[in-house]
Amino acid sequence: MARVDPALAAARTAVRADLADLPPDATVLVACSGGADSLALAAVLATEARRVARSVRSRGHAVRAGAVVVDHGLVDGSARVAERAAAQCRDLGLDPVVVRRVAVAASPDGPESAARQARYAALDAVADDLGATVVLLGHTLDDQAEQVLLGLARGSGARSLAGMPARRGRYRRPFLGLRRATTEAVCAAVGVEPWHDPTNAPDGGPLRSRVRGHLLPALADVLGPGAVEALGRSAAQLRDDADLLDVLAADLLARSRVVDHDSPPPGRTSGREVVPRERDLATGRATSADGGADGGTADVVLDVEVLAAAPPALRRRALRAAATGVGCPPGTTTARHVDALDALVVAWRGQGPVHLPGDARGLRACGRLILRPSRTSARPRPAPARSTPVDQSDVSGDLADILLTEEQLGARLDEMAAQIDADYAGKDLLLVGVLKGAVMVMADLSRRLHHPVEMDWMAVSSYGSGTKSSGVVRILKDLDSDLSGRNVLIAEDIIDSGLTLSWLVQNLRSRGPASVEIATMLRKPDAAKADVDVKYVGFDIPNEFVVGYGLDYAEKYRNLPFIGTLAPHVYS
Ligand SMILES: O=P(O)(O)OC[C@H]1O[C@H](OP(=O)(O)OP(=O)(O)O)[C@H](O)[C@@H]1O
Ligand SMILES: Nc1nc2[nH]cnc2c(=O)[nH]1
Repeated sequence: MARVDPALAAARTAVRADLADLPPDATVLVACSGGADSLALAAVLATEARRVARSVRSRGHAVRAGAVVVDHGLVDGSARVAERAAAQCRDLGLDPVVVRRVAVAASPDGPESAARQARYAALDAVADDLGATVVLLGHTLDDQAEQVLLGLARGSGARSLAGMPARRGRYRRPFLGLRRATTEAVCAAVGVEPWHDPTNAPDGGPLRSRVRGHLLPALADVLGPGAVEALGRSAAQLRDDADLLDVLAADLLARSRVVDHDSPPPGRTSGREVVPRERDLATGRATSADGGADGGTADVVLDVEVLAAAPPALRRRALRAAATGVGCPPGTTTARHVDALDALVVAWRGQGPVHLPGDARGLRACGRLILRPSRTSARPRPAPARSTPVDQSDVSGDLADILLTEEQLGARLDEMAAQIDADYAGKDLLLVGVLKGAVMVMADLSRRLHHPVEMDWMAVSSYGSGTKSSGVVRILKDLDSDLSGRNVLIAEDIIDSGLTLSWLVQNLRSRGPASVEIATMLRKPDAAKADVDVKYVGFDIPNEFVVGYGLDYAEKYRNLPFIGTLAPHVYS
């Protein structure tokens, strides 16, 4: 009898066990990049589906097995790689096989995170379209070990060190107990040639690739060959611990929650504590002490005594969950935020509000910890619908319409300045204005900051007198300041193709600053040609040539107090 390859046998056993609970008519998809892990998974899924289909005693798991290939479009030739992977899946007998091209938007969390988000959105959409109950992912024990090491290097807690779960929702990872060498052996055994992603090269690639290429082999050298398995076991144990702690923390959060928080608890008032919110008598809705209205989500109000009596491991988890509950985007509440919230509970000395991601805040008042959602979103706004007729000046005939009024620009600058004040509290800050367009933003933004700042100017140009970037950036005037060790915030009017700013950020970073960030009034996501990480964006606008508020066409229109689009007859 022919001997089954041991790698193939192990892979089949893993997939069979993972699918055993599915009803016979379930549709299972494999997410396939064409790399060894997912290609091996595709091959084994196809074999398993055939085996079940052949079996007259077919019971228990899926026979409809397909594949999804996501083309992230991030590197040249990605469409070819995706089509090759899809063809391999079809040759293996999977059906249907769907290729989805996604647009990876710029994200403040970096390109890997943006690609991940786009990938899962595409996988979900295809799974919904095809009615698939399960999507299989090819992550292996080596991926898990890398995940744990990356978490350790970030100083993460148990939840993060627990790595990837074997199952979450419709996603399953049958190979999480197998080594990467096994998936490579499976590909060899079934005769499929995996694609080797050049961005995974151990040197110079993303951090994960360097961990894979250098750190894991070094660990195995020093600690012995079982290091990867040991990291996987730690992850599994920490997952159990984290699951239990999350349940207990949810209970603590529920117990500490104050439902009606209008009146302080008896005998607990302090002159130093912030005045609690009052109710808007007309609507019955709560309003902030400073008069603003909620952004649609309610405060989370917690009893400080209940929280303080709880063990730190539960209290810190409860605080993190409460922050997520008021709109802090998942994964953005850092240990530093939790420390500051925790200090409001256990180290109270009258300190001010804690600024949280998503423009939420935590503050203490009358024995309560109040987590307050953003009244105004910190995220860039899509430009509002335009309706204002143009009748403001003698250039009105040159303008098609007004995109953003003076009032809208001012209101958004208020929000951006508040966020910048919070983010740079206690730090030195050098504002760098990019001449000429950023003159208005620089002047109006800096005057709204409470933070002491220095200002410097640089003049660069890539547009000349046209409406398209030449792509060649020239320094017309350099900075006067030395940037060594400084926190630099570039103030800009617009990021269009991103060519100017990606060049400028690189140029300023080479001068040894502590940090370089960007605040821009406008950004055109549909025009992006270069990836630029932008921390503060006023408005995301459509891909049209705009003028006003510092922006010119052939040096005209800069002094308009609003932003409008130019009528095509002016430049055509
Ligand atoms: O994202 P990009 O496509 O590179 O475009 C953005 C650049 O274009 C504008 O400057 P411009 O070159 O028009 O000079 P100016 O500021 O003097 O008007 C703007 O101030 C940015 O610096
Ligand atoms: N005036 C103007 N300058 C730009 N520079 C880059 N994009 C634009 C734009 O839309 N308008």
